[in-house]
Amino acid sequence: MILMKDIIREGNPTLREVAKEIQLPPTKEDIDILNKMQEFLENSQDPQISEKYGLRGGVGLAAPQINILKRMFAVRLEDDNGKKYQYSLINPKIISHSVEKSYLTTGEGCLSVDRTVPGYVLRHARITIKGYDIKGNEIKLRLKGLPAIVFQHELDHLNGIMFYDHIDTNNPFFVPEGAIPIE
Ligand SMILES: OCN(O)CCCc1ccccc1
Ligand code: NI
Repeated sequence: MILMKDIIREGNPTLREVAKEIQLPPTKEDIDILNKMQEFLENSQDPQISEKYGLRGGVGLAAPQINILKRMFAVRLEDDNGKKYQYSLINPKIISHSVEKSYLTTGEGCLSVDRTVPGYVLRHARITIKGYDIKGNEIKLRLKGLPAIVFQHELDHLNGIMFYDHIDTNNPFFVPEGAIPIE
């Protein structure tokens, strides 16, 4: 199982690399990696298991965070309508997005960042993302709200981008006209 020791932290140059697309259909090894990433998210969200193994709760994990420079990430979350999102995405691409921005009013964190970085992370409010599942089938998702934020955070990791790269250091809590706050 993936433990916190397997998650690389800021300062590790891998976090600033651009990950590579993988060949489809995914190999058994790629599928195993994605399943282990999903298992980590599930464990990190389980009160007993996370306590027992000292896991930080996570709603997403990108392969570069476990030092694997492949374009794949796992997401496991529930939106505020109780809709569940559990996806392991391969070679994801945003194929369209809103002009409108949104942001988490709590700011963002990252399993690879052992500190709090205050400030709003402005992201596309709505995205259409395309990728492949572990069977090699194409998936197309239209996302808004928290899911849209989380998928963009994970996709950033595949391009060597950290959430705080988006924070305006001169005015971290600046909110542009029309940006949608997500509580
Ligand atoms: O890369 C995933 N990871 O660092 C876990 C945190 C995920 C996450 C946290 C806040 C907003 C969006 C995504
Ligand atoms: Ni992260």
